[in-house]
Amino acid sequence: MGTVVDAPAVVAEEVTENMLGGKKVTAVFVLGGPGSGKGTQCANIVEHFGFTHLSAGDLLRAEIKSGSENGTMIENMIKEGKIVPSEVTIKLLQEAMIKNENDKFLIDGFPRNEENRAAFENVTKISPAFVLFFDCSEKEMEKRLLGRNQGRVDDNIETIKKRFKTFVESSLPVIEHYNSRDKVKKIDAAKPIPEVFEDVKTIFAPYAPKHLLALPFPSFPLLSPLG
Ligand SMILES: Nc1ncnc2c1ncn2[C@@H]1O[C@H](COP(=O)(O)OP(=O)(O)O)[C@@H](O)[C@H]1O
Ligand SMILES: Nc1ccn([C@@H]2O[C@H](COP(=O)(O)OP(=O)(O)O)[C@@H](O)[C@H]2O)c(=O)n1
Ligand SMILES: [Mg+2]
Repeated sequence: MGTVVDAPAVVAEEVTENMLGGKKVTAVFVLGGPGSGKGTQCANIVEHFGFTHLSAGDLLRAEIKSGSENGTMIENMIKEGKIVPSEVTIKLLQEAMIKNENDKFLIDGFPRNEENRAAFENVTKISPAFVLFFDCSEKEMEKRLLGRNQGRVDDNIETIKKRFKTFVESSLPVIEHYNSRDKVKKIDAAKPIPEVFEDVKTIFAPYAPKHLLALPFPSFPLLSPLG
């Protein structure tokens, strides 16, 4: 009996939550220390699972390049390994999600602190389907960042140390927040790229494009040795 009475409330929640610009979106937060491999694996997920990749760091770097009035502030924060105020980052993420026709997004490098997290929930009303957490030692991440060679102003040893400190002090508590709500899927990110992606694939299997899940009946003769 109870379920019948409760049903309308559940339906009402489903239609109001995670709605953005008229569409219902699936958002996965991709978190992990600097150099843990978030961007690398997001590219693989885009290719295999049809998500759109939105890197908060990339959006902030594009904002600097565009000559925005916030550019100097953002650049200084990035050089210091500090976290840009959420109103700036959320506006960029929200615009990107509305502009894009897709309804499945990987939000890479966000939320990076409690302020990011709470403001995103309040402003967008989107809660993540889950949080993908790339777990890697600082030693390995430092090696990767120093070898990244993308000409980034923050991939130098002095800024790297500051970014690690910010990660431990501000970002790990966000991961803990979601972990206590059973939303975190942790990956051993110290392994080679293809091995990490094997683990990622297992997690994303429920999001596999439908046409890859089952071949239509007429395809079977093509697979047969007699065909
Ligand atoms: N599993 C891995 N093993 C070794 N190197 C990796 C691995 N994943 C990524 N890298 C390399 O490490 C650097 C940082 O990776 P990136 O994806 O940019 O990390 P993040 O976005 O988390 O900072 C890049 O040069 C990338 O090619
Ligand atoms: N949510 C975010 C994400 C990035 N950033 C800034 O952008 C920098 C680079 O972020 P990134 O995600 O590109 O860095 P990686 O973790 O990929 O190395 C961070 O160190 C922050 O200074 C931010 O302020 N807020
Ligand atoms: Mg990155």
